[in-house]
Amino acid sequence: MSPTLLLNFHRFYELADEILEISGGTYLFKGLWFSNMDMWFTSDPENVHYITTTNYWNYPKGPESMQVFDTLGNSLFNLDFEEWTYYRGLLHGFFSHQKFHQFVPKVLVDNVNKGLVPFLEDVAKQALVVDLQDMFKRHIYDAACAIATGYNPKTLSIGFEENAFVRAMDDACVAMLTRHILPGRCWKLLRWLQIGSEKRLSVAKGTLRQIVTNYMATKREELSAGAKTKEDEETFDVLRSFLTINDVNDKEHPDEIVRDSTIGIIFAAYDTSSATLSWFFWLLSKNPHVETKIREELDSNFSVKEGQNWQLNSRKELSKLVYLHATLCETLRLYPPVPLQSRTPVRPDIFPSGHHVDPKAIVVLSGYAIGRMARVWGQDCHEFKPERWINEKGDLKYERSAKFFTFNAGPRICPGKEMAFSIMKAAATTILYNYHVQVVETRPVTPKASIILQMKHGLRARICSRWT
Ligand code: HEM
Repeated sequence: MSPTLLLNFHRFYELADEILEISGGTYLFKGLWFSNMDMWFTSDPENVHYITTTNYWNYPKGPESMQVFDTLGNSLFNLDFEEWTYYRGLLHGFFSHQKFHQFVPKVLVDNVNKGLVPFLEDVAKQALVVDLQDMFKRHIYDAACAIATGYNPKTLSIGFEENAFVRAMDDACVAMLTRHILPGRCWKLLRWLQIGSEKRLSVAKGTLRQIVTNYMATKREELSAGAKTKEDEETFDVLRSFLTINDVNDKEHPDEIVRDSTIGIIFAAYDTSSATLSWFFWLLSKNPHVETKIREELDSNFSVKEGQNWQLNSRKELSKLVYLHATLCETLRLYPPVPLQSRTPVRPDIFPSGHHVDPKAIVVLSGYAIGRMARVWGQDCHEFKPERWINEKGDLKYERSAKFFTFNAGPRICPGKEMAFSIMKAAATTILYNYHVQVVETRPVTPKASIILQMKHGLRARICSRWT
């Protein structure tokens, strides 16, 4: 990695964005002479489309990525070629199963009404200041865990007790970004010596694996005992599917695949959606007119008696909320939870921008920079304007995924996009309809140096009921 980026580790994404804007969207960061680590950064949508879609097979994640992201082990994130095709198909099968379509909305509704709402009521009654980022992490972790394993750990409580999974994943995300930036030899030496972020990563990996291994053991016991209740019969979580549906050779899936896939799903769902909700509420605090417009939309869509709380009943009722959807898209454009993605070219190639790529270099696609480029989004690209997502007819405007790159593009596009919008809308609607959120900024709100774009110091806020 170049010395400039190394020295600016704390503002890694902003610096990469500035350099890409000046250089026209594609730039070669030369690695230190001993590091063998040249990196092509690009935020040019034509290159992004080419890499992720047109010439997709030349740009796998590669073996280096598997090493850097070893916390996610054999989950879909790290697989390539045939193995990826097989497990992507399997996940698609789970996600499109009729029972899964019934199970997920039930999880979402329960988690909001039995988890988030009682928590917010307590916070409002006690006039507490809470960290919204921590609150969203716990709330969405509970939902993600229920979807992935069938068990809701109910980690959202006023006491904010230690959440081992979330803590371990936070440590792992910081260490994984450090691995991107340090030459391979350096972080491998740190790993061997078991110091710094590498030491924390080893502990984190062990914790995550242990938590999910325990869920697997419990699930196996339950499955062998057979369904006891109607609820058991209706449950269709990812872990259950893995343990009950055999592979193409009619064999059980290897334990590591089941374990890592489960960790991968929880991570994919909770860290991304909770980061988005935190940025969303921070942006609303800076743009109160947007909050007013969302409230107007909620008022005109939901008929609730004056002075009473609105309660989420189904996922369907959220689909009418065009302006809320646009505001979430605008948040995701400016603060994509996965700001960078990397690929390793198999053969030498030439990008549509004319740059020659060597297989020795890593290709980095910067969703953070794409969302902030004037040549892509216009001169007002740094402004927070949900209206840019709505067309003249008042419908949502479609943007191609190489331009709105937040969910990736091409065959590896995020399979949880729809679910993510439902999770985020359910929480945002419940909060905005029933409560006032007053952000209390005691420290500057800046991104943390991590592979997920979280807030470095969290987001403290006071929450009051709108009706009392
Ligand atoms: C705001 C929320 C979300 C965002 C912005 C997001 C974004 C992304 C991105 C950028 C990738 C590609 C990452 C890479 O290849 O390096 C990805 C992959 C993935 N996402 Fe999401 N995601 C979100 C929510 C979810 C949810 C709720 C789920 C499912 C429960 C999910 C499941 C996955 C999976 C399984 C992959 C791996 C796909 C593959 O490699 O084929 N995501 N997501």
